[in-house]
Amino acid sequence: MTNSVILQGVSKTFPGGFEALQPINLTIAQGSFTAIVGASGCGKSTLLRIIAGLETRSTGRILVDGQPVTGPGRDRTMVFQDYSLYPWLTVMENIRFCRSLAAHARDATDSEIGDATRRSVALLNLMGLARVERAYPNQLSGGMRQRVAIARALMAKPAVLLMDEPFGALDAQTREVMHDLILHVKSAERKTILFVTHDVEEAIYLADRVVVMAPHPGRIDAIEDVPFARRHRDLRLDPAFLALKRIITDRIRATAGMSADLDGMRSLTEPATSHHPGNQQ
Ligand SMILES: Nc1ncnc2c1ncn2[C@@H]1O[C@H](COP(=O)(O)OP(=O)(O)OP(=O)(O)O)[C@@H](O)[C@H]1O
Repeated sequence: MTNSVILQGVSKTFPGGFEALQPINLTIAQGSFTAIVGASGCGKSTLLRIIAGLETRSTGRILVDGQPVTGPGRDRTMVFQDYSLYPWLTVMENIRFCRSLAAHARDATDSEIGDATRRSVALLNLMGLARVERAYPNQLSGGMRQRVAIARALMAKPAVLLMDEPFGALDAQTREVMHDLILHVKSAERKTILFVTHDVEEAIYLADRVVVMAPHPGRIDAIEDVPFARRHRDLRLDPAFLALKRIITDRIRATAGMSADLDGMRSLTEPATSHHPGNQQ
């Protein structure tokens, strides 16, 4: 399998000497879905921003499709939690915004403009946005706004889609719809996806591989392969799914210094004479 993203010794120390990331080595296969989870402050967003070229790294190098990353580029686009749409533009205009700027800046040919139009219409349909093409962001639900943000990120045909807690602000039901949509997008567009989330269940449902990071300083603690061939609603209740969720959750708690075993806490908070089904008198 071809590798899409290669991180070699990528570290980050912020000005002032705060070591946010110890050297990270990670290889991500083309067309794969990698989720990054970990306790708050372990450097998930910093790592994603460095890959996007939005943050400088202190050491190491990054290759995307064999090319060194030296800054932001159209081969990597990012989707954030807060949609970041332009409120004065319609859905279609938001999707086409960067392309329109680029076309304007270098006098695009009719054929390039035609390609961009076809692409934006295809994305509008892929993301289920055709009905709201002329709506403005404030007329849309959070889920619909995030569909627009994803369509906009896909417009440039990036090799890698970077997603930082993209569904973090959505309600549980909308998140589930978005999960299936993003998996559909991944196979339709054959994208490599890197996805940061706090939600272990979301990570396992979406990803082929879950990278577990640890804090103080940020580093990779473990990498878990996700063995499920097919995603479906009941997968989240599958014993193997729940067992993997438990393994990852326990690791995150352990790296954050939280006990995975709550029994000790219960014994402190429950009254000594608490009732249990078998001992009622
Ligand atoms: N510009 C900055 N200057 C100094 N420290 C920073 C800066 N940006 C982030 N940090 C610190 O680096 C560490 C990693 O931050 P980061 O946001 O990457 O963590 P995270 O794992 O994404 O956290 P969360 O899950 O809470 O979003 C944190 O301790 C944070 O305070």
